[in-house]
Amino acid sequence: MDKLLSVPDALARVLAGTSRLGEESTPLARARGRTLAADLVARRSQPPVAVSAMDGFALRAADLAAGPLRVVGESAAGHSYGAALKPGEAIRIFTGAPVPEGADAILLQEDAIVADGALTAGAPPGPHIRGAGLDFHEGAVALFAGVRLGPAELALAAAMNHAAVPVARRPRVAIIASGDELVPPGAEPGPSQIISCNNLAVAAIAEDAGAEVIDLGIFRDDLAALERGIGLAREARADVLVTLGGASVGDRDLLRPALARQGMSLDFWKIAMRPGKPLIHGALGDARILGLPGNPVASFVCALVFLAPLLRALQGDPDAGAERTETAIAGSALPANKGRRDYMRARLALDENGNVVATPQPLQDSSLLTELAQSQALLIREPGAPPLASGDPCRILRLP
Ligand SMILES: Nc1nc2c(c(=O)[nH]1)N[C@H]1C(S)=C(S)[C@@H](COP(=O)(O)OP(=O)(O)OC[C@H]3O[C@@H](n4cnc5c(N)ncnc54)[C@H](O)[C@@H]3O)O[C@H]1N2
Ligand code: MOO
Repeated sequence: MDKLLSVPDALARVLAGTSRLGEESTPLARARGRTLAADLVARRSQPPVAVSAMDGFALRAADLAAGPLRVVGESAAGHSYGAALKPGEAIRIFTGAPVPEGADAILLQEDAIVADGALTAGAPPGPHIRGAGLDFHEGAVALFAGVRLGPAELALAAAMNHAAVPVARRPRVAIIASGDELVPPGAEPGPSQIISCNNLAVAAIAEDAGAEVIDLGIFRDDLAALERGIGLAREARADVLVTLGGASVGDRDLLRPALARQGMSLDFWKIAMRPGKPLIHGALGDARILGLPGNPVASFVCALVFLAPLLRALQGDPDAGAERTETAIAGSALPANKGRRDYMRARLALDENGNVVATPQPLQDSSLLTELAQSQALLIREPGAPPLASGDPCRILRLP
């Protein structure tokens, strides 16, 4: 038997030659989950001037030490005092308000004693001043091309005064499911039919990775139907066509021949992975093809391990292929692993020292969705790994 392609080699081939698809501008309010297409430069400094970090009084510390100060005015957020502090003066100040020139300290309101306009202190003042540009300076790059815009990045882009941002075009992912046994959820299945579910998981993984998904539905196990599905994906100008099922060696596993008849150049088929051995990768015109195996957990794991990084790469993420595994402690013993990298569904818990313990589910059949939904991670075992004892370190990939 041919030596199967390793998972890292397969991923490298899936990511080879990928670059950002294109760029567009989007209002910041709709940019969540999008990927920056260019470095973002601060349009102003934050804070623009020195401001107080506390409610209290702005003053010169040396003046306060010398005797009572006269309270001569006020500075509130958005309203500066408008003059420099003269010797012997203090002003009332609020959090976020500009600190007048000449002031070098803030006396907390809790520590201030004011009588007849004269200010003395029950405790020493503190710096409590945020210098101009403490957060970022005008002209500085604070967000870099390739970064995914989550809540923190959106807030930072807004603070830098960007109302719209350049983002990578979302990759279009077309999904076609294949199988005479499949009907959509809610349909009345025949006695030997099942509900198509892989498309939903794969669509969710693709959307989480920033893609726009076009689910083209279920196609029968015949060449003409499958070729029609592939044609629809091309008409939809899919950047990535994901097929589900029909990837293996059975007489009815017709996706490879259907894709070949439509002109796919095959890169690889079958990799050293469990679940997920019969994975197809190729290209058809400008579109990438990922043919995921039909077993629900196999399609799920392949989508996490190959489709999500591909979609990140097509949005210009420089870390698209980065290893996202963590170390944990095995919660049970496992025998030596055979020739494929194994992704085992596992439950996570914390031990009394706060270490993450990953306990593989007792059944690992790739059809079992219940165990998938009850797992928080995949415990990864390399090909040929020796037996693992309970308490040994292991690698895990957290599930979304
Ligand atoms: N003789 C061999 N048989 C199989 C091999 C092999 O190497 N030699 N590989 C096995 C492995 S590993 C996998 S994984 C499966 C993959 O097969 P296919 O990609 O051809 O998938 P199907 O045969 O179409 O379906 C497998 C299984 O999954 C169910 N399925 C398919 N699509 C969906 C969907 N959209 N939603 C829910 N469930 C789906 C389908 O009903 C089957 O039960 O092949 C092994 N066989
Ligand atoms: O990829 Mo298959 O799921 O190992 O059964």
